[in-house]
Amino acid sequence: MDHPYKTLEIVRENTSSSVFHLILNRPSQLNALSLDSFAELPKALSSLDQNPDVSVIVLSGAGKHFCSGIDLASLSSISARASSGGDRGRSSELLRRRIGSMQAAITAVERCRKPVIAAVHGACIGGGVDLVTACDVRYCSEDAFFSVKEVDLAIVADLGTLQRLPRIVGYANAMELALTARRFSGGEAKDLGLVSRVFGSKSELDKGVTMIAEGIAAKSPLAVTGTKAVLLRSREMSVEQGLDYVATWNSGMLISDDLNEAVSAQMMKRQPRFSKL
Ligand SMILES: CC/C=C\C=C\CC(=O)SCCNC(=O)CCNC(=O)[C@H](O)C(C)(C)COP(=O)(O)OP(=O)(O)OC[C@H]1O[C@@H](n2cnc3c(N)ncnc32)[C@H](O)[C@@H]1OP(=O)(O)O
Repeated sequence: MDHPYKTLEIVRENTSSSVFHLILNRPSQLNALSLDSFAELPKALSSLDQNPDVSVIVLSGAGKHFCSGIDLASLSSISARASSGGDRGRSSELLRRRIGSMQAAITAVERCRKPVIAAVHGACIGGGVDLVTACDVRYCSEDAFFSVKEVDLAIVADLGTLQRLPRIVGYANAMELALTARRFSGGEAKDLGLVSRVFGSKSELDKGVTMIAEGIAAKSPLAVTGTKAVLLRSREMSVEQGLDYVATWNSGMLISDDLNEAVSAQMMKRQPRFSKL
């Protein structure tokens, strides 16, 4: 099989499964996010989104750690290019566009209609936190540790952590983590609500998350993608606006083959079978 990506690998759980693994695959750089990673992430997510065989995506990292943040060499090259002389306004505008496209690479996780579940082991630092906070659900193993590291590199985190983390762990916790850049454990991440569950080891994490993903993959794809879309959109809405939005959504998509199939399966005490999306 072709491997179209330099920094990522896509692996199907098995030939009859609709769970696909998107793996950060630069283990000798601890899956640091390079310029190639930022270019490849949206392409990979878009291809998974458009592939009808895919229902759920599990995001993980190859090797010792999930992700050591932005590749420090890429960071230096970005900052060198931005300060390499010429017109300051134009350099700044170029840097703004570069940051915008890196932000879009992370936001591609949210833009993917299918649920993306993060399975974190080892380090999840800086850009790694940007990435997992854009995921729909997060799990980790006991050896996992996290750090919103940017202030230590004299950076205001700019790829989504400052916007998404407060919505997950609350404003005060996000502020404390981002200002101190301190490491926190998987256990603390669970207490904060950043991860839903801590597994005893990386192999238990892989097994457990795959089982959860298979469970979601067995449900109505219309209901699953609709739930992701409505929850994400509701973040920016009042309860009243959110209710209005979901009423419109369901008026378009509630009456489906999936509804009939789910109701018959429930009544006949059998597993439902849904067609692909
Ligand atoms: C426009 C700006 C946009 C985005 C900005 C994002 C900001 C961030 O992401 S801030 C966070 C940046 N990352 C870091 O500061 C992490 C640095 N790394 C570490 O702290 C540690 O490596 C570790 C992740 C805690 C793991 O420690 P350990 O298991 O002991 O491994 P090491 O021996 O330290 O590292 C092995 C090997 O990997 C290289 N490496 C580690 N991190 C990076 C990285 N982020 N970029 C590039 N390379 C990295 C490290 O240098 C080692 O290389 P050798 O060649 O083997 O020495």
